[in-house]
Amino acid sequence: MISIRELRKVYPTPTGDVVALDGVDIDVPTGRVAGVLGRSGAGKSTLLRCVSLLDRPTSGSVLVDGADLSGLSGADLLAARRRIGNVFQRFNLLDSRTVAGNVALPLELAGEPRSRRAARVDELLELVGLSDKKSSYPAQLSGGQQQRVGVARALAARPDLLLCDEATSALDPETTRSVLALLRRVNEELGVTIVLITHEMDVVTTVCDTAAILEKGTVAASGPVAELAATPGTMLSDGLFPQLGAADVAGDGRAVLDVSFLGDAADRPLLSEAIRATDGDVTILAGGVETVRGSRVGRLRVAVDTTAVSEATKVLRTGGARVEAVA
Ligand SMILES: Nc1ncnc2c1ncn2[C@@H]1O[C@H](COP(=O)(O)OP(=O)(O)OP(=O)(O)O)[C@@H](O)[C@H]1O
Repeated sequence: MISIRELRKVYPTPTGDVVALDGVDIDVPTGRVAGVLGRSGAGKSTLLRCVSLLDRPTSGSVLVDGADLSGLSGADLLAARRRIGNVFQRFNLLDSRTVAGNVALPLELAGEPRSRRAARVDELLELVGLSDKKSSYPAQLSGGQQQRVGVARALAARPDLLLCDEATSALDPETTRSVLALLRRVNEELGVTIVLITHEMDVVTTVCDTAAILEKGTVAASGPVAELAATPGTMLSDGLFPQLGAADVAGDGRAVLDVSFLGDAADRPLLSEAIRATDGDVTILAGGVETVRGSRVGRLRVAVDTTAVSEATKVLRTGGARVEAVA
């Protein structure tokens, strides 16, 4: 388990302090894929630099299985860094080295003998589907292939944790999907814990088990991805159901409710139950149902007669839905 606790990072600048992280708490269970989602300037890169031990937090801690990494220095710091692989947005491959040479680099730095390096490189290129590109140079590869080399290189020294910094932001949607599928396979087959920072909601809904939504250096919401998707007001839910934000909230004298449901609740005829129980009309103003990480998630905006609001709310909540009055 990676536990980020009360993490604060302040950059002193000539014009005053910039608080990039302001008390961030995130838990990433071992063996899971966790996303950190946020807009530009939210503090994602700063957070990743603190977790990858490339930068020191101003205060707070990064605990891995209970051990505090944020205070390490010297040989201990180097050893801890070797347990972490990094995948970058711009791939960061060495143009002068072949694909095999790039993947071998972390092994060379770790002092691995040449014979063992060659076998490990072959194994990694097989894993990422680039065995036939072993002798190619980065300039001869597509963006998606370069990122696969980036993933192979990050895995070379058998890290426990893979940190991905906007790993698919430079790729087209189809290539993004294939790189995300590769990361999922790495997680499932090798058991590597993955933390992925991104401004792209789709990346989180496609590949992450849990997510933290970062806003202005603080965690606005966190939890299992399907739960966040079903929570109105989170960047993930509002991004997934934009029609709710655009919907007219005027209920023509009737009450307007936002109803969200997840998993089993999504499979029940909740609206029929509400209509039967209240003997009133329920009008759908806007809504949608999506499948997120295997769970059905729905959000509806409905108008109900004011006299039926409390009974309808009770029935919907009893059925497992979340209900909020909008107007
Ligand atoms: N070295 C620095 N010195 C001063 N301020 C910094 C420094 N690095 C980051 N910041 C500030 O900290 C805040 C968070 O920046 P950060 O790069 O972590 O955000 P981000 O979410 O990764 O954004 P983006 O998606 O645009 O990369 C921003 O206000 C940024 O201007």
